[in-house]
Amino acid sequence: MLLAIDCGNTNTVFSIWDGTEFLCTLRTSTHHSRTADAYFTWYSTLVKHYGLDVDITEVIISSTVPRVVFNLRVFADRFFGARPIVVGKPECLLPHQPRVDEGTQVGPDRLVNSAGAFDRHGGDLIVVDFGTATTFDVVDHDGAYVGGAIAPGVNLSLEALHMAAAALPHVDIAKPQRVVGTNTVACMQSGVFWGYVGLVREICTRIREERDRPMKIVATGGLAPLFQQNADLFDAMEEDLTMHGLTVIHRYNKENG
Ligand SMILES: Nc1ncnc2c1ncn2[C@@H]1O[C@H](COP(=O)(O)OP(=O)(O)O)[C@@H](O)[C@H]1O
Ligand SMILES: CC(C)(COP(=O)(O)O)[C@@H](O)C(=O)NCCC(=O)O
Ligand SMILES: [K+]
Repeated sequence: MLLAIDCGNTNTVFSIWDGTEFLCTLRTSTHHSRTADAYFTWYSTLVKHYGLDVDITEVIISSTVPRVVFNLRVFADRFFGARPIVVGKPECLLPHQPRVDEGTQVGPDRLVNSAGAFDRHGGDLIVVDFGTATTFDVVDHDGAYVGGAIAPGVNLSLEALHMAAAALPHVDIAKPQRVVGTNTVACMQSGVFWGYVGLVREICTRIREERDRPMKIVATGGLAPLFQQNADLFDAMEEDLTMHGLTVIHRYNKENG
């Protein structure tokens, strides 16, 4: 069985793939100091809790945090005897080569999202990932990642207000009832929530104009469900898109490696 690991700047997600479906999805915060033994203690406790009897033979990793990869490699080797495929490393094959400026590093999560979304929807896509940062990944007609946009994440924006302004508290994001807030928290939520709705709409509109063709918009990431309530922003919302992309890349490496 395959263990797929998606490590973002905020959260690390493990999913077990039996070749047909995900048996479970486990989530922890991302910390570069977490050791291989600590990963295993956490992982094995939860797998036992869910009553799963799984035999992991293969591991694939995508990480936007380079420092965590070392301990995840040790984890895979020590507990499963597996040599992981790490997306973005030269030995990891991609179904479609990105077309970007020479020498630039594309976030592995963006390559994985592109592969997952192309597999499900075909080409001409915009993938919006509401993670620590909000990323827009443009997938060409043939499945290649060809660039996009990076905006500060929703929680990051709220946190920046709190950090920079003495009178602004720590606030959790929520969809405000009204645009005109009548207290500080409501004003901050309005600014960030509705500001984000505008940001997503404007960037997607301009991408479509620039490329001069219809493009389907697929959303994913921790905060995507919050914005899906806002109806017409996306064509699809898929919480498992990154995990699906990892299985696509893993299969491609098995078949072509
Ligand atoms: N269910 C949720 N409700 C509210 N906030 C969430 C939820 N899941 C994730 N978040 C927040 O959304 C942001 C993005 O999360 P995530 O997609 O896991 O980020 P990353 O992939 O960059 O680690 C984080 O700030 C996280 O705290
Ligand atoms: C933009 C990101 C920080 C998003 O990461 P995340 O929010 O998933 O933690 C990540 O994709 C990254 O580090 N990218 C490198 C630069 C690029 O993709 O062009
Ligand atoms: K992500």
